[in-house]
Amino acid sequence: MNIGIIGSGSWGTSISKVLLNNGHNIKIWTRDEHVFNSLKNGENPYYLPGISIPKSIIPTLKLEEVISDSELIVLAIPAQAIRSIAEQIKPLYSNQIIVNLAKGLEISTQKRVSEILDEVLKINKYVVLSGPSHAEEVARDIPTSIVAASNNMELAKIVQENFSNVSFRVYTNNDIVGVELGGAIKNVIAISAGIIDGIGGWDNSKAALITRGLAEITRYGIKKGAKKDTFSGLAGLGDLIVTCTSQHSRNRYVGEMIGRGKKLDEIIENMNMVAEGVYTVKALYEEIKDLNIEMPITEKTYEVLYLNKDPRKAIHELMMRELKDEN
Ligand SMILES: NC(=O)C1=CN([C@@H]2O[C@H](COP(=O)(O)OP(=O)(O)OC[C@H]3O[C@@H](n4cnc5c(N)ncnc54)[C@H](OP(=O)(O)O)[C@@H]3O)[C@@H](O)[C@H]2O)C=CC1
Ligand SMILES: O=C(CO)COP(=O)(O)O
Repeated sequence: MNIGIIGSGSWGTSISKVLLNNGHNIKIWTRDEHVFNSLKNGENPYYLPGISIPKSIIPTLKLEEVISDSELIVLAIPAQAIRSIAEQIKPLYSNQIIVNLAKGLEISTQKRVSEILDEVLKINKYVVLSGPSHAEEVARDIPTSIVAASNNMELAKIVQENFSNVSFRVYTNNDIVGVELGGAIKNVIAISAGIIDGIGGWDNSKAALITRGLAEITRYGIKKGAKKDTFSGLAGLGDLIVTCTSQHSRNRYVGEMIGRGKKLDEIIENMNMVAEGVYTVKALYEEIKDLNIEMPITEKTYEVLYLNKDPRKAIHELMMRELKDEN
């Protein structure tokens, strides 16, 4: 297939390698001339240091080139950039399959990526690819399993067949809502898990956070129409585990730095990659109050990041909530 990748950060670059290895023709769009020149030289040191990028992956600075030449378009940009990219590709878009890699909710609308694309592009060929898949490991062909979810199982199967290989195994799923929400909200829980790492590296506390984090992701998801089972799969529990525990996780890192006493602005300023949970937690905070959904870890994470709450006080408050049944 001719495949166009929009976004040349760590995940866009890494998935380009997977797809090239699978025999596809790949063009990758970047808006940055330095990244463009690096890719031409067979590397992307800013986003994927130490990895060689085959020169047959063709970089371009022209968005129209990746759209007009492609049978399938991959979106590998942050969730907050989806609406503006969708507006830009609208005049060029001719109903190709769109595969979204972004994991986040739009701050101003609380919308998932598929809802934004539906609004802007009236898209009917949408697949979301999500699951435990750090770019740094995928780029090194480390065995990875992931989920392709769509309302149209034919499309999910096209993605499954074209993206899978011996080290990249794709399962299909028909629950877009669950897969998108699992990927978006685990980033918030990973920040809180990182906070625990930064404060003391406490195993008991982190295991509890992951478990109760999954409970609140599931609670929110079900209220939004997701299937409960999705959250015990790769896009739910699987991604939550990897993001809360990995040395590669950007979201866990933000939490760890907060736990060590650094300020959010300072942390973000010094990071070159996106930590989606920093934004998704904003989208969720107001909404969960309005919808009356119990998400205490999400609330406390917001309060620590944006209301200056001492992380130790937040942990104390979580521990001192009214005692209740686990289910
Ligand atoms: N990295 C990973 O391991 C994984 C990431 N994801 C998800 O994939 C998405 C992308 O992540 P990742 O590749 O890590 O992010 P990076 O921060 O590594 O790269 C982001 C890319 O998006 C571009 N970009 C940022 N803002 C805009 C904008 N407003 N308009 C157009 N392009 C923009 C950047 O361009 P520029 O360089 O010019 O700023 C860069 O090419 C996120 O939602 C993330 O959660 C999912 C699974 C794994
Ligand atoms: O989604 C991811 C892994 O599946 C990436 O997580 P981070 O953004 O926290 O690195």
